[in-house]
Amino acid sequence: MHRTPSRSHAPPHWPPGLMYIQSQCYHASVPAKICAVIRPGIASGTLNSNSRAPVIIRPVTAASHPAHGQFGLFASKKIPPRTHIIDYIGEVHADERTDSDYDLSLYRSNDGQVNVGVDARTMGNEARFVNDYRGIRAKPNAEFLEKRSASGELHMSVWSGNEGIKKGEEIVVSYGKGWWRARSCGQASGADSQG
Ligand SMILES: C[S@@+](CC[C@H](N)C(=O)[O-])C[C@H]1O[C@@H](n2cnc3c(N)ncnc32)[C@H](O)[C@@H]1O
Repeated sequence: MHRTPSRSHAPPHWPPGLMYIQSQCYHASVPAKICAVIRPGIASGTLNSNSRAPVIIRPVTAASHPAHGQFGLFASKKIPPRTHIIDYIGEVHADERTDSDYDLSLYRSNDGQVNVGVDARTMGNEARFVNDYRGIRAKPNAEFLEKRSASGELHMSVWSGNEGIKKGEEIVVSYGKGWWRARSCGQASGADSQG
């Protein structure tokens, strides 16, 4: 069930103690039949196409920024509209991760019994640093979209919006009102792409 994550050289500003991975790692809580749906016939260690993602991790230094003191994800070159930027890589899991702020919903079984997320709290790639647009820009310039990669594996990915993104601009999405609502009453839940 476990797949050894492919590690490689971490990018600048990657925090110490956090594992940098370039392909999804599967936790033992994901049932085999669900694994087969998420990654049908994918060989162990298959790399995805993030190796040249047009992004850079930067510390947020502006005191007016709501994530001041943390990091954000920025465009390292001009990104055209409606373009795949980077897959959100992390640990694919089916157990509860209510305490993670890096956990996205990835897949729900037809009978609603199994909820699969991708959690980048302890291992992930640059995409884990994408901030929510609130307090940063009037609206998001990117969004999370669930797509299958060329290898057939299901991923949550970051895509640019209708206006594209200028070089140097912060890439921001909407985590969804539900994500913020859950945190304002002290309960965490997976981010979605609504609102
Ligand atoms: C997925 S992480 C984003 C990366 C994070 N800034 C970091 O350096 O690890 C989500 C966390 O970033 C912060 N964050 C992201 N967008 C924010 C916003 N618009 N306002 C305030 N905090 C934000 C919150 O602390 C949130 O729990």
